[in-house]
Amino acid sequence: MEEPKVSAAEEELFGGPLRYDMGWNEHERARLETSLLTALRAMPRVAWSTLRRAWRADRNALLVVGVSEIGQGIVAAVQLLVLNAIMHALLTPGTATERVRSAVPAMIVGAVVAGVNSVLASLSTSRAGRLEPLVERVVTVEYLETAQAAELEAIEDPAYRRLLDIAYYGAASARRMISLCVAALNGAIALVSTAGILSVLHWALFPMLLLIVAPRGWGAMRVAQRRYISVQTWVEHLRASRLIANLLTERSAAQEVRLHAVGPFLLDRYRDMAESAEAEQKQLADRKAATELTATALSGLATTATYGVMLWLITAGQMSLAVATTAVYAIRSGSAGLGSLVMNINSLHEEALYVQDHVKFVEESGRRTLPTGGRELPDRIDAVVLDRVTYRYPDREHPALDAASLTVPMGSVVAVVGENGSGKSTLMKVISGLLTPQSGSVHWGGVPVQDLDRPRLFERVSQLTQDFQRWPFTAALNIRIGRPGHAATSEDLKPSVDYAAAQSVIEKLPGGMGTLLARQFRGGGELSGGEWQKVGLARTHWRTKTCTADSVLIVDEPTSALDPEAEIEAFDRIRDLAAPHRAVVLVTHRMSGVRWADLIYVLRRGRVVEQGTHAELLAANGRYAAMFRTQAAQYGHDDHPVTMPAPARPPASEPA
Ligand SMILES: Nc1ncnc2c1ncn2[C@@H]1O[C@H](COP(=O)(O)OP(=O)(O)OP(=O)(O)O)[C@@H](O)[C@H]1O
Repeated sequence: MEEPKVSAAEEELFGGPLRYDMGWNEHERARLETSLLTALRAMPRVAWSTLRRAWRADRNALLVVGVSEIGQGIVAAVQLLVLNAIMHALLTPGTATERVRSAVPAMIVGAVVAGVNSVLASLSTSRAGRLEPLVERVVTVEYLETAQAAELEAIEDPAYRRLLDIAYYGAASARRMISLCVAALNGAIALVSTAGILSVLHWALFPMLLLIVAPRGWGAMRVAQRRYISVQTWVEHLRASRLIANLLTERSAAQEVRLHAVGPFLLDRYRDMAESAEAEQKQLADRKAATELTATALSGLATTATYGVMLWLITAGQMSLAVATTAVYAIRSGSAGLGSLVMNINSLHEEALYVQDHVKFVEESGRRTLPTGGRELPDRIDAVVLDRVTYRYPDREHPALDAASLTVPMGSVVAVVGENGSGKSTLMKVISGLLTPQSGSVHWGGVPVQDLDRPRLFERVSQLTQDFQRWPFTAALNIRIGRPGHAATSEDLKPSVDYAAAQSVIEKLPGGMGTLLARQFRGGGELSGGEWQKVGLARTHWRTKTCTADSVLIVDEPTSALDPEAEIEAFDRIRDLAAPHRAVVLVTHRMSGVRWADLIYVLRRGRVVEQGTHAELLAANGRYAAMFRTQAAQYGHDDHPVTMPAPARPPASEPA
C-alpha cells in the first residue's frame, strides 16, 4: 500500500504524517484481500454473532423481523407466479372481456399479496429500528464495562490503548450490522425465490441473471476497496485536520490562539490540508465514475444478450410470450436485488471487521482486568511494606523503580522526596496497588497484594494528587465522589468543606454546593487552580472519614497551586489526617512540608538513596540536606545558609 501523502502543512506542523492510527489500518490486510468469496465465506459467522447480540437485546423483535423478512421473500415469489398467471390469462385466445375476466382471480390474489407485503415490510422496519439502538447499547455498555475494569497498567500501555481506541467503533458497526443483516436476509430470500421461478420458467434464465449482475458486483467491490485504501492512506491526515480545527475552537488554546495570532496561522494550514484531501476525493470520484461506467456497460451487454436469447427462444417456439414477459420483469427485479445483495454483503464484511475488534478488545481485557475475589484484608493492619520493588513501564527501557524498599507503619506520616522523574508517583501507584511490580513484593498487613481482592483493597486507599480529577459535575458531587457509593447530603459534606477551608469557595458559587463546575455547560461555574485544590482536599477528607478500617492516605504534590499561606495551612491539615488507624504518605517538592514527617525517604533514579527523620538526614549531610538547604536559602530562613550564586548580569554591550 502506498505511503500516506504528506501535505506541506502537515510536514511543518507535525514533522510528517502522524503515525498513531485509529483502527482502520488494523484491517488493511484483511480488507484489501477482500473478495466476494471471502466475504461470503465469513458471512455465516458474522451473521450468527450479530443475531446472538440481537437475541440478547430483544428476542421478540428479532423473531418478528425474521418472520416478516422470510414472509416478504415468499411474497416476492408469489408475485412472480401471479404475474405469470395474469400474462397467461391475457395472452390466451378469446374475447377481451373473457381474457380480462379470467385474469381477475390472479389480480385479486396479487392485490392481497401486495397488501401483506406492505404490512410485513413495515413490521420489519419498526422492529429492526427498535433492535438497532438496543444492540448498540449492549455493545457500548460491554465496551465501557470492560474498559473501566482494566488494570491501570493496561490503560497506560500504548498497545492496549490502541486496541481501546479501535474497539470504540465496534458499537456503531454492530448497530449498522442489524439493518445490513436484515437487508441481506431479505435480498437472499428474494433471490432464492426469483431464481426458483426463473428456473421453472426456463433453465437458461437464471445463469443469464448472474451474468447481468456480475459486472455490477465487481464494480461495487472495486469502488469499496479503493475507498478503503483511501481512508487508510488519509486517516492520519484527516485526524490531523480535525485536531487543528479543535485547537482553533477549544477553550484551553483560546488565549494563545488570540494573543500569539496562532488563529490565522493554523487556519492557513487547515486550508492547505483540506485542499490536498479534496484533491484525493476528486481523484476517487473520477475513478469511481470510470469503474461504474465499465460495470454498467458490461451489465448492459449481458442484458442485451439475455434479451436476444429470449427473442430467439420465442421465435423458436421454446418460450411463450407470457413466460417472456414474466421473465423480463423477474430479470429486472432480480438483477437489482442481486446487486444490492452484493453491496450488503460487502458492507457487512466491512462492519464485521470493527465488531471483531470489539470482540478482540473484550478478550484481551479478560487477561488485563483487575482481579477480584482474592483474600479479604483484615480491618486492622500494622503496616504496608515494600521490599526491593522494581517496576518498569511497558514501553520504557529503564525501570521507574529499581529495588526500592519502604515501610509505611499505620499512624505515621511518611514523606517521599526526590528530583523530577525519580519515581515518586510510580511508588505511590505501587503502594496503592494500582500497579503491581515486576519483581519484589508489596505486603498490606503481611498479605501479598497479588493475593488480595484489589477493588476491595482500593477502598482502603485515599489519594490526593496534583492532577486529581476535576469532575464536570456539581460542587457537592465533586466532594461526595470521593466515595460515590456513600450517599450524602450537603450538610453531611460540610465537615469536609470546613476541613479544606473551602467555605469561601462554595459561598462564591451562585448555586452554592449545587453549582455545576463545568464551563462547557450552560450555567456552569469555574474555579481557579487553588480553589480546585481545596475542593480536592475536601474530597480526600470525605473519603478518609468514610473508611473505618485501617487505611493509607496518599498525597502527591497537594499544594502546588496554593498560595504560601494556604500551603502552610494545607500541610497542617494533611498532618491532622494522620491517625492511629491511618497512615499518610506525602510526596512533595516543598521541603518545608516534609520536616515534620516521621520518616523521610529520598528517591533517586528509582532507588531509595537515603532514609531517616529530618534531623537524621540533615546530620547525614547528603542529598536531602542539600535539597533542603537550597530551598531554605531561597526562602531566606535556613539555620545552615548556603551561598547561592547571584544571577549573572548581561554584558553592558548586549541589549537588555
Ligand atoms: N505512564 C507512564 N508510562 C511510561 N513511563 C512513565 C509513565 N509515568 C512515568 N513514567 C516514567 O517513569 C519515570 C518516573 O516517573 P514518576 O512520575 O514516577 O516520577 P516523579 O518522581 O513522580 O516525577 P515528578 O516529580 O516530575 O512528578 C520517569 O522517567 C517517567 O518518564
